[in-house]
Amino acid sequence: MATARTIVGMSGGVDSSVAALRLRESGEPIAGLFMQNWADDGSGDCRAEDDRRDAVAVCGRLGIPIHFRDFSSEYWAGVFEHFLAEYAAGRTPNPDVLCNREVKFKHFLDAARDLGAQFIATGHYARIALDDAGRLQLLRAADRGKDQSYFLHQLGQAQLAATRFPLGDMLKSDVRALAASAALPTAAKKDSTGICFIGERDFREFLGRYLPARPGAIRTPDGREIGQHPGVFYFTLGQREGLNIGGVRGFAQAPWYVVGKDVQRNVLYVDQGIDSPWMMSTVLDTEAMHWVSGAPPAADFECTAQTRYRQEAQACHVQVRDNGTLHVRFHAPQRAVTPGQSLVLYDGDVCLGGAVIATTDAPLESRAPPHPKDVPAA
Ligand SMILES: Nc1ncnc2c1ncn2[C@@H]1O[C@H](COP(=O)(O)OP(=O)(O)OP(=O)(O)O)[C@@H](O)[C@H]1O
Repeated sequence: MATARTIVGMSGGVDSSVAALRLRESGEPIAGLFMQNWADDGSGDCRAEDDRRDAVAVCGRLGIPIHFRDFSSEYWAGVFEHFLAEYAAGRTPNPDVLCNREVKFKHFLDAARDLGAQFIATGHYARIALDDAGRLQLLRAADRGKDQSYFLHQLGQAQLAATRFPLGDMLKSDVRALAASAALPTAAKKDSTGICFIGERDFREFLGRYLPARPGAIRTPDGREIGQHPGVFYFTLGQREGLNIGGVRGFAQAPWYVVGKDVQRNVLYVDQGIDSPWMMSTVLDTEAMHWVSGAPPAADFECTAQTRYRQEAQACHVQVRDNGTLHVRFHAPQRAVTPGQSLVLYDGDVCLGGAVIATTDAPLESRAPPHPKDVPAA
């Protein structure tokens, strides 16, 4: 059999199945590769075995070879340790961004090269194009509802040159239809959700296995204690679920939202109102920025940005500092911008790159929260 020119990352899902199908139809020699990145812990919620079986079945149906690699120690060292450290520091990391950079477009790419291939392909929804200066661009997918460029913003020129996204110009509905017409065993398989490779689990229980729970006070921004939390790192800015507070004397019967976390004092701050001013910010600063093109377009420019995956891109002004970090000012206040999450910049459909959000000017972020020790409980 001819050496595969492209190795397709086969996850056992419908997207990578159709990515392989499309490449196969073009007639080039391809092979699949299934990665195992999380050691099955016997808890029953790791679906890796089912996924592996499905990946094998799809490759069988397509008549292509499949390879296997275990990157679980690489995932642990390159993604999971950082994930835990971020949570322990009270931030909310995005492991999927790191997983793409550290595993899928690093170890998987290296493995494909070791197998003699020139390219890797995945079932991600994003596109790659060439700009006028001959640089590769990462573009949003044709299917805006599925666009995954946000998670891929850490890719650079070298990775893009070696990558193919066969689904970038397709709608998800057409992907499903194509899978069904080709009788792929994954045609009707449910889309995966949850954290990359860790999967769908009871998140609190899962995190609790690695970070000891430290219960503490839930307070209003002016310091009144209105409840107890099981551990601040279980909560994210803007979150409503899981607070277990309600019917607090002196307050309206309205939902409460997390508006701040003070890890040092082990306090979770909450307020009522989905757009509480306590969680609004207009300015943020980032850690070192990664540019897909390799360099910033200017030292100072206007563009749009997302501070979370499911969000309309927001107009902003970006200043690039000498040390490579960004200072970003949005045209309109933003809700629950969360340190640890990624800021991703766009120029129209072009993903310029991204950086981890370090700080914001949300009231509880930018100055020390009021010390509650002298405030009586409500
Ligand atoms: N275990 C794995 N082994 C090999 N490749 C993988 C694996 N997990 C994910 N990938 C690759 O990364 C792509 C995006 O992964 P993601 O977790 O976002 O899955 P998805 O969008 O649900 O796609 P799919 O339907 O193929 O599972 C997949 O389409 C696949 O090409």
